[in-house]
Amino acid sequence: MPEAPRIRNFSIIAHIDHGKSTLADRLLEATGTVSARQMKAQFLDRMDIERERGITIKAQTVRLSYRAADGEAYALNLIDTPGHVDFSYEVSRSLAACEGALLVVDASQGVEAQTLANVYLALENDLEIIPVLNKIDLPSADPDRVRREIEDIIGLDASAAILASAKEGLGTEEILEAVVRRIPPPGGDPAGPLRALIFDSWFDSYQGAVVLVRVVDGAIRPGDRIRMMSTGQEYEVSRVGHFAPDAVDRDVLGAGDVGFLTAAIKSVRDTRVGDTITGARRPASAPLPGFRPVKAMVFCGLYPVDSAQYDQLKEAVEKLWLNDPAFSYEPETSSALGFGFRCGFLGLLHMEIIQERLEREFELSLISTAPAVPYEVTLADGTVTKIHNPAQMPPPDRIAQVAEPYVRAEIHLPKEYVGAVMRLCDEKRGTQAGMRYLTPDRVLLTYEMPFNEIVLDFYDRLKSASRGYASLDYDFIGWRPADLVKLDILINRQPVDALSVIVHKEKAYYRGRDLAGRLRRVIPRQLYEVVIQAAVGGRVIARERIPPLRKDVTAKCYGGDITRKRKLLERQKAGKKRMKQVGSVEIPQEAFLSVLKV
Ligand SMILES: Nc1nc2c(ncn2[C@@H]2O[C@H](COP(=O)(O)OP(=O)(O)OP(=O)(O)O)[C@@H](O)[C@H]2O)c(=O)[nH]1
Repeated sequence: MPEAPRIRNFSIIAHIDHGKSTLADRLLEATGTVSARQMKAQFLDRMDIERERGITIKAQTVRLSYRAADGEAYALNLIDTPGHVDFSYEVSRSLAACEGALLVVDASQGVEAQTLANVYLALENDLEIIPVLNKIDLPSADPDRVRREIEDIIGLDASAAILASAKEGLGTEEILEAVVRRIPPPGGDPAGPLRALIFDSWFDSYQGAVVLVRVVDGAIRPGDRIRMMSTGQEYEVSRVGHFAPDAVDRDVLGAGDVGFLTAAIKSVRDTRVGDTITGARRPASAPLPGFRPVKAMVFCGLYPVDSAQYDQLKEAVEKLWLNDPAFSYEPETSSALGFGFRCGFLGLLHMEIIQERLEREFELSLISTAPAVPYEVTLADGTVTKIHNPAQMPPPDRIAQVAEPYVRAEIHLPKEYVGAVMRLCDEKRGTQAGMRYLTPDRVLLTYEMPFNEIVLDFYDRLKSASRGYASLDYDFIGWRPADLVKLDILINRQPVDALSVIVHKEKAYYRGRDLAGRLRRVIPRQLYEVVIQAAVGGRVIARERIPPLRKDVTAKCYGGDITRKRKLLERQKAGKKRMKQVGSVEIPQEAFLSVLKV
């Protein structure tokens, strides 16, 4: 007998800070999966970095055992999803593993663009959606307004929305009953050839990759030979089981079930999210739909501050690469920064997370160059190449065309900020593709714009243009030709490759002047005069000068207290940590990132 009928697979969709993790904690407590005493705040956010940032990066799945009001015992698999636009592919695969979702909306805030994007993903996957209005304990909660918003904006019937306060534990029981009654049991063919969807995986140093799967057809048992359908690689299953929240071993994972498997898989790269696992002896004829290899869209150079740390950095990026299929790297040499790596990321948040891990877990001190998008360059002879580093841009006379990645951006905002945000989008080379009043007060703006502008500073600018009320979501829509040029920076007449940027021709003059001015402010005075120049195709378009340092910094301490002098020198040394000697000039980390501020 398959155990499928009593299983419910669901996830929680919520905008950042609307209370997803807090609600998950309450569900774990209410089902006795974790006692209140064991409960570390926000159990599902496993990594340190996540907890500090308060966002869920890595999906984690938990099985809740629940005795429902109908007297039956249910296994409720709660699949946690990442909550940031960088990770929307992972979200879509996690949702593909479910039959239903709780849509958690902060009753004092309302529906946000990011919530919408994930709701659409859920609807595409035919999930049953149960609206939950959270934070009703807040005096500013307005459940009626938010209910209307859910109906008007998303088109979901919200009359049966559950009122909840995850903080105070209100509505938890009602949510569990709704999961059992409203979310359909999983389908699938228990006797068919194995097909299991990979929706998450991570590395364990003892067991190799731990893979989270949703079994669609067939079953998986320890000892089975399995095959990854995208690569054809085969493994023998060592363990299967589920998390509750610690690992519980099982004899079998059957059709409809969600759980983990291990199979001495050496790296997480071999377990691609969205791939289908099948049986090696009786393989399925076709994989499950929706697999898409992930593509890095933001690149930056990472260099050790102390070149003696190069080998350590190499080891660290190799380790991270094995664990994160979305992260890529290749060795890179910069005449300014020496030996390092050009690394690729899904987006800016992904980049920050990796940099932070390199510095924290591997105790490295790094200089990073400004993040840049890839460009597609067609040379005069017709060959097409992708470049991931502005310094690789061929000279203008060899280029026929440069194309840059475009996104469709959806911006959701109160109507009073529409004017300011439209001006911002125009400035960012956006073309308006739509504008819709979702309610008399809320507007959805759609723009097509260069991804480069988003990487630059769009998000911060959007937040300030809308006093924090606008939210952003985007999708890649392809490559479009543009009039782009390389802006070079020369310091004491030496080009510093790591400071090169690709900019729109019309903005080159302004950006060049701005960047040179910014560098003058962040590069400390040195013993010599420092001249900063910005140039396009060899023509200097801006020039700044840093006068030489005249006084000894410790001079004013002479005759005074020796410890004060030592302190001053110590402080100078600490300040040097993030400096890189380029020619005769010391350049601080900030300089490399100043390109990002416009
Ligand atoms: N007043 C009130 N605050 C709540 C409630 N639920 C959550 N919060 C608070 O809202 C904040 C965000 O809650 P989280 O559970 O971390 O939100 P989240 O949606 O998981 O956020 P991400 O992990 O960033 O996606 C925290 O400070 C919670 O304490 C609630 O019902 N009432």
